[in-house]
Amino acid sequence: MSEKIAVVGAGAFGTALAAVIALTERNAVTLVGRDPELIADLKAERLHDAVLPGIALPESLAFSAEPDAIGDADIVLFAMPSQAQADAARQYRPYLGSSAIVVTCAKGIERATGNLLTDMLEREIPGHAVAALSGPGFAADIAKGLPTAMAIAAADMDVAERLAHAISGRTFRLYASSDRVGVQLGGALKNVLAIACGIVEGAGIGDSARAALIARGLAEMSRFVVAKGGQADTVRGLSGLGDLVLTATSHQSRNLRFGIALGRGETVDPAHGELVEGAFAAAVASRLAQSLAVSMPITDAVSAIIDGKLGIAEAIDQLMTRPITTE
Ligand SMILES: NC(=O)C1=CN([C@@H]2O[C@H](COP(=O)(O)OP(=O)(O)OC[C@H]3O[C@@H](n4cnc5c(N)ncnc54)[C@H](OP(=O)(O)O)[C@@H]3O)[C@@H](O)[C@H]2O)C=CC1
Ligand SMILES: O=C(CO)COP(=O)(O)O
Repeated sequence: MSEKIAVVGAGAFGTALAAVIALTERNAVTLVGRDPELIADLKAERLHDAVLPGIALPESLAFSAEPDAIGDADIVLFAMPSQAQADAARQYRPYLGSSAIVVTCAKGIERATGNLLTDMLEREIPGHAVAALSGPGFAADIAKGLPTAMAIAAADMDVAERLAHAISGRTFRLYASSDRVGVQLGGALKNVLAIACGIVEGAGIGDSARAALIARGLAEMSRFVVAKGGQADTVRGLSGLGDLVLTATSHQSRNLRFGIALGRGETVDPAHGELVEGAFAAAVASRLAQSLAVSMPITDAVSAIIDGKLGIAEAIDQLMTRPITTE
């Protein structure tokens, strides 16, 4: 079945997704950006060197800077940062076709409300099916056509399966899920844990400590997902374990690099410069965990370090001197 697909947000991930979906050739794909000059350049050059240097974009991919370009899309992917998704929803809502499925591709939690992005989208765009795409895959790898697999979750499994079939291609494979909570929280929380792993690397604390953070981080992610109504199995899948392993170990990860800078004692402001989703998710996840009485010591420590309330040595000491318990 061929679908009309619009990807909104012409950054690294939006451009990579639009490119890889356009390569399937059965779909008509449009990348919609808000900067007319950038969109004109992309159309002319078929390159987005600022975010995907040297990667040619397919001839079959269409571009538009007009919000009404999403009007006839069956599927609309929102690929802007998590804290910009509510604004974008309000901006694009008037142009959505009445049966369009909306997919959030961001990895985060709405800071102001603590809502999952799918809950926020249901609030801002009522009456549309809302799904979430998350999992391990750097934009550059996806756009280069390297093999990548992610999860796509919708409340209705039929919708998730339709999306998985529509979007998957020879190099980009989606697994359908009905666990929107687990898939989204996996993506949001792995960023926080990647910052923790970066801190360990930057401060020279050792690879053994990184492995401990990955395993214990996964345990706290599981507790949180289950408390929020998601499934522990999802956490062991692509969007939890898969993405955590990727971003906790690859220097391609902005969250890991941010953590490394913190670990080296550098001053970095996450509100400026490249996007570091985990720096926004840490505080809101820590706050939500407290309200749910879920223990998330690593997330709490990352949040406190970013806020300048805790030193790295102190954080390690706190984590290592917690009461001895079972695994
Ligand atoms: N990069 C990656 O490898 C991956 C990223 N993701 C997730 O995708 C999301 C986006 O990340 P990424 O693409 O890397 O970020 P980028 O910083 O590369 O791009 C963000 C894009 O969003 C656009 N944007 C910002 N606000 C709005 C808005 N209100 N309306 C429309 N467009 C807007 C920006 O436009 P402008 O330039 O005009 O500001 C920019 O083009 C994040 O949540 C990230 O975690 C997920 C998997 C992989
Ligand atoms: O989520 C990602 C890959 O799956 C991208 O990670 P960063 O945002 O840390 O670069």
